[in-house]
Formats: sequence, structure tokens, C-alpha cells
Amino acid sequence: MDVAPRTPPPGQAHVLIAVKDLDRAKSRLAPRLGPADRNALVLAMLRDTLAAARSAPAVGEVTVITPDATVAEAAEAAGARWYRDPEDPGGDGLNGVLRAAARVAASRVADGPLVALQGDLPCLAGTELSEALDRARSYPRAIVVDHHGTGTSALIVGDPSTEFDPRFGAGSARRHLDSGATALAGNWPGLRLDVDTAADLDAAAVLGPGPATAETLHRIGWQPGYRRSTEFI
Ligand SMILES: Nc1nc2c(ncn2[C@@H]2O[C@H](COP(=O)(O)OP(=O)(O)OP(=O)(O)O)[C@@H](O)[C@H]2O)c(=O)[nH]1
Ligand SMILES: C=C(OP(=O)(O)O)C(=O)O
Repeated sequence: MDVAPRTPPPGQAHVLIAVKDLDRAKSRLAPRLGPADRNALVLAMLRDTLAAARSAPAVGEVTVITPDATVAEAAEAAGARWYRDPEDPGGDGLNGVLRAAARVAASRVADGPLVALQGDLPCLAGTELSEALDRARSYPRAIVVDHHGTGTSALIVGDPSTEFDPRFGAGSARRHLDSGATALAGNWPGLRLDVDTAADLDAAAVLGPGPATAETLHRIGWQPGYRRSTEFI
């Protein structure tokens, strides 16, 4: 990771978003969507997530970590920076990549928190993220638990001397809590709604996704509950 240092304004957060190769992304949607539609959806959800994160006054900088050139282009177009995945992230895909990115970011973060945010939050509002960041100030390490109550939408590490130590993956909320993180309370449906399955996407369509995701859902003809209602016929 060779990036020129640029220090975000004091007190503002540096948000890290990791996105894997589009060809491997959102495999749990494969039963409902072909590769082209899945790729378009991943990019659209990322665009909406980036737009919301960048609109939050509490956020000073957003960096996408990805091995994928198309994702990197989308990040740049949204005004975010990007790093390429390290050659050897340490054996643990997402968490290794985030640890490596955090090491680079930590060398130039002023005094704001470092945040690992999921990139599949199509209903995220900047105000939700700002509120969560504000609430996280009272804790050295905090998380936003996802809408299922088991995963993690965001890990917020406010104390730069604290190890970043991301523990994402299935059941990550418990692991983050065990690592000393505090689960933040707040009415943040968009921040909590990470989309991995058809049911999640249905929920996002109902809650109200950002413009990129809304347009993509329309274009690919996504019909909430379609399969579930016909499966039993
Ligand atoms: N840069 C980077 N991002 C990753 C890597 N592994 C996972 N991610 C991202 O981390 C988030 C959670 O990963 P997963 O749940 O494994 O993958 P997903 O694409 O969301 O969904 P599934 O394929 O259905 O598991 C997603 O935004 C992924 O794109 C990795 O090795 N490198
Ligand atoms: C990576 C996570 O979730 P998902 O695999 O559902 O994206 C997580 O909640 O830590």
C-alpha cells in the first residue's frame, strides 16, 4: 500500500470500506441474480454507501480497499481514496485487509476515530453515521450491530493507541463485544441494514435505498418477495 500521506481534519473520522473482487462478491444473491446484475448491485450499493458516508460532517475521509479496478474507479468517482489489497493480508481476507489499511491510515489520522464500515448499506443516511460517531466518542471501541443482531455494520475505534483488531465475518458482533467493544444504541435502520441475501434486499427496497441502488433495482426488475411467494405454489 503506497499512498501519499494526507491528514484528515482534526476530530473527523477516517472511514475504511473493504470490497472484494466483483466476480466473487455477494455470492449469497446468486440464486436470484446473475453475475452482471450482482456486479451492478454491489457497485450501486457501494455508491450509495459512499455518498452517505461522505455527506456526514463527522467524516473527514473515506478510503476503499479493493483488488478490483471497477470498484476503485467507483470509489474515485465518489471522491473517496482507495488502496489495493495487500499481496499478503495475513491469511484472513477481510480482517487482514482492514488491519493493513488501518496501519496505513493510523500513520496519518489526526485525532478522529478510525471506522470500518460495510460497503453494502444502500439505505445509509449520513445523519445516522454522524450520530453513531458522536455516540461512539464516549468509548475507545464501539460497534453498530447489524439488523440481524449478529453481524457488525461498523467498528469505530476512537483511541488511536488502541489496536484496530477487526473481527468481521459471520457472528462478528459477539467477537467484537468480546474484544471490548461497546454496542451503540440508536435508531439507525439504514446503518444497520447490510445487504447479503434476497431477504435483506427486500428489506432495503422497503426501507428506501439511495438513488444508485433504487435505479439498479428498477433496471434489473427486482421484485421483493417474488421467489418466496411462488416457491410454495
Ligand atoms: N478488499 C477486500 N474486501 C473483502 C475481502 N473479503 C471480503 N471483503 C468485503 O467484506 C464485506 C463482507 O464480506 P463477505 O460477507 O465475505 O462477502 P459479500 O460479498 O458481502 O457476500 P457473500 O459473497 O455472499 O459472502 C464485503 O463488502 C466484501 O466485499 C477481501 O479479501 N478483500
Ligand atoms: C462481514 C460481516 O457480515 P456479512 O458477511 O453478512 O457481510 C459481519 O457482520 O461481520
